Formats: sequence, C-alpha cells, structure tokens
Amino acid sequence: MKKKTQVLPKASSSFLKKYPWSSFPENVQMSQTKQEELAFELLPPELKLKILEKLNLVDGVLSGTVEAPPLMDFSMPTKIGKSSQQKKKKEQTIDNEENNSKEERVETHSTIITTMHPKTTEPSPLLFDNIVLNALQENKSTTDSNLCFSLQNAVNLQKHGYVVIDDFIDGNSQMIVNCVKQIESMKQNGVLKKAGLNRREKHIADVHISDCGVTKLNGTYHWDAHSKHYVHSTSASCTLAPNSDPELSHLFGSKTLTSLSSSHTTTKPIDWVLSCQHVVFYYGASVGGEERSVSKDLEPVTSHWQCVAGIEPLPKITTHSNKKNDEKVQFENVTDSNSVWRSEDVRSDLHAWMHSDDANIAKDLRNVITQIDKIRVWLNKHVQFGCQDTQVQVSCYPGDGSRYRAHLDEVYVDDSTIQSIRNSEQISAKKTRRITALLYLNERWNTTECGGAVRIYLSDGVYRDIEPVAGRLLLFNSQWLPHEVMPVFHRDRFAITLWMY
Ligand SMILES: O=C(O)CCC(=O)C(=O)O
Ligand SMILES: [Fe+2]
Repeated sequence: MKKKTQVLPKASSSFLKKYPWSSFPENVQMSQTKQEELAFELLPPELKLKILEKLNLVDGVLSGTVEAPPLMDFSMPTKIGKSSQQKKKKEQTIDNEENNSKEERVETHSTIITTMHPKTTEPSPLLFDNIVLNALQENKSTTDSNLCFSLQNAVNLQKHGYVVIDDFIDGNSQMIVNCVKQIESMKQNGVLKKAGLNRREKHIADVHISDCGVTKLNGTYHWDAHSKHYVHSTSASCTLAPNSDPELSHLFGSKTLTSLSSSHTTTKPIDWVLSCQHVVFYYGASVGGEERSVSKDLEPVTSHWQCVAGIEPLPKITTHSNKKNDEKVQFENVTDSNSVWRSEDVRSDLHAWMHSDDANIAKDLRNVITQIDKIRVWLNKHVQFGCQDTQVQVSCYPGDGSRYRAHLDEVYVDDSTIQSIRNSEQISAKKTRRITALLYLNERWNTTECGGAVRIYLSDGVYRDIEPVAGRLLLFNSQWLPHEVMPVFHRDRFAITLWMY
C-alpha cells in the first residue's frame, strides 16, 4: 500500500457482513453489525489499517472476493488408536505445539497470558493488539482468513466474555447421535452421577449480604432452616468490612464490594440486588441478634442465584462475639456439612468426568473431545494462551425440571481434587479454570417447550439465553461469566464440557 493511504479507511458494512463475528442468539439486544463495529473500533488505528490492507481493502471497499473464514481445521483425526497410541498422539501434539511456538512466537507472550485471566472483570485492550500483531507476524502460517477468525473470536471472548460458534460440529451428524447414545447408556449403567457441590468451589460477589440466616430463639442462636444451603462457614460478622475479612479478600482481591446487610435487603429494591453481577450470601452471625428471619425477604434472590460461598467444611459449632452486648454465643443445630453442600436445589444434573486418555471412551465422544481441544491448541499457538490441561465432563439434565443455578465455573483445583478426576496424570497444584467450552448435543431442541437454555449474565446486568442446540459450541471465560442452566422439561438435555486450565 502506498504512503498516501495515511487516512484510515473505514470498514464498510460489506466488509463487516463478509466477516461476521460469531453468531449471537436471536434475542441479542445489540445488532450484530453494531457489535462488529464496536469490536473493530477497539483496535488501535494502525492495526485497523494493517488489517484492512491485509484484506485487500482499498478505501474501505472490499476488492475481490474473499470467502468467509473457516473457523479452523476441524477435520477429524484420521485414526483413533488405543489408549497408548492416543497418549502418543497427544504427546506429539504437544511437541508440535512447542516446535511451532519456537519458530513463531513473538515477544509479547507474558502480556497475553496475564490479560487472558485477569483478576478483574475489565478486559484489557492489550489483548486485541497482541492477537493482531502476532497473527500478522505469523505471515507464513496465517492466512487472511484465519487472521479474521482469531481476531473475531478472541475479541468476542475478551470483550463479551463468551463466544457462540454454531455448527461447530454438524448438528445432524451421526457423530452427535452416537455421542448422545453413549451418554444415555452411561446414564442407564449408573455411570452418570448426581452432582455434589465441590466445597472448594468459590463464588465471587459484588454484593456482600451478611447478618442473615441466624435466628435467636429463647436466648439461643440457630441457623435458620433456609440458611443451611447458603452458609459461609467462617461465620464472620457483618461488622467486618468484606475486604478486611481475610478469607473474603483472598476471594475478591482488591475488588470493592458493596456491603449489604439483611436490613438493606428489605430497603434496597430486589431488582437492584438482581442486577448485580454476582451475589454471595454471606451468612454470618447476626449483629444484636434480632429475632427475625430474613429468609423470606431473600426468596426472590435465592430462587434466582446459586448462593454458595464456602471454602471450609461447615463447623458444627462455632462461636461468635456479639458486638452489642459482648456475650459469647453458641451456634447449634448446624446441619451436617455434606448435606449442606449437596443441595439438589442448586444443581440437579447427572454427569461423569472423563479424560481423552480413557480407554473406555467411545470413539465418537473421543473425536468430539479432540476437536474441542483443538481450540486450546489454537489459542496456545496464536495468542500464547499457555494452557496445557483440560478437564472433560459429559452431562445429562433430566427433563424433570433439573437445572444449575447461576454460578461461576472458576474453581481452585488442588492436587487431591484433580487426582480424583484424572488419576492418570499429576497436574501441579492450584490451577484454575480459564475457559469453558460447551458442546450441545440436542437435535431439534425447542427451548419454549423444553427450557434448558443456558443463561449467561453479562457485566451490564443484561442476560442472554443460548439454546443448547446440537452442534453449537459455547466458549466462555470461566472466571468472569456467571451462567445458569434454566430448568429442563420433557426430555433429557445433553452436553459435553471441556474446561481449559
Ligand atoms: O450445560 C450447560 O449449559 C452449562 C453447565 C454448567 O454450567 C456447568 O457444568 O458448570
Ligand atoms: Fe458452569
């Protein structure tokens, strides 16, 4: 391009049409073109210019025919071998990744890695720059097409926290049908289990609700019946500012939290509470021991959110220093911690963990898992995602109203947890989920009739419902994006989830 093209050409609508960002569900509020424009506008001018040049755009007009970019190479592995061959293949893939990275990586990796799993909800614009720069510098292996792909998907993941890829696998394919058959037979053979909530699961809050769940009866404090599902075990008092509670500040980092005591829940409009991105019910000790239960006030919230904040087993008896009259109070009648954390009301799916090395995994399931995992490989290569581990789950939500209330997927995985999930490999301690990839398997799914949409909560308080239709892949940031599986009716709902660490 000649020097005189200093004036930045504007992306024409035909250009944007030609390169649609990943599809969004029907009820998306912002028009697709608007989203594309926004994502494109986020790029610094010189990068926009480079992209337009790369795509043969002269003064914003698309010259020549450029086909819509293929997502990536999703071709099926030609031969799936036995467990050992599979392992070998995996090692080779990793080797290839390493070789590629030696040749192609540029010097901006660490920034990318940081920005892909920030401890804040603010996406970093640095990511966009680096993706584009890296893609542009990989001039041998990167065609215009997959430059567009990497940009659009990474931008969406970063900006919106999620990306929907339709027909990731042909929704009518025999492969999908076989996967469903396989999961159904796992269900019949009792391989799929009811979920038990992981006690180490952590749920991050913008709102801190304390002073709830304790009732004083005849001079003794009790956890009220409602609170047993939603207990923060430290029983720290609401007199502690959230950020000064060592356990909470560990969870929230430097995030500023709004403290909301039980009395506020009656004065704050419930809509206000619901509009918050995350809610943690922090059932601490009551201040002053009011003789009232707040469960009723909280019903609209508790029926909406998964409300679990717990990092230790619930103690059977604990003590609390009551600020008001300085008496020591004993809490009694605390339910067994196991039942506390196994509330079906929170999560009622059936699932099984698997690993692609498992000899027992049926061919089609394994193929699908391999295909999803190529995204991880792709991210490692193009945006230096630095992600070597995965965790795979197949799930069935029986059509009897089963659901999974709003939650974040991020979870600390310590050695003992990981060993119980994957006993074949040692993964170093303290990994967290970074990206969730969900492939839906439900042919002719009708959400109006059967429910089961996955509802994702966006940072502006808006939510979007995504239908779990066969072949659709949903990728989202495990750390930012609260989501919920709406109740499922009439038929079973199947999915495969792959978490990238
Ligand atoms: O099946 C879905 O749509 C989501 C499941 C989910 O959120 C989970 O397993 O963490
Ligand atoms: Fe989830």
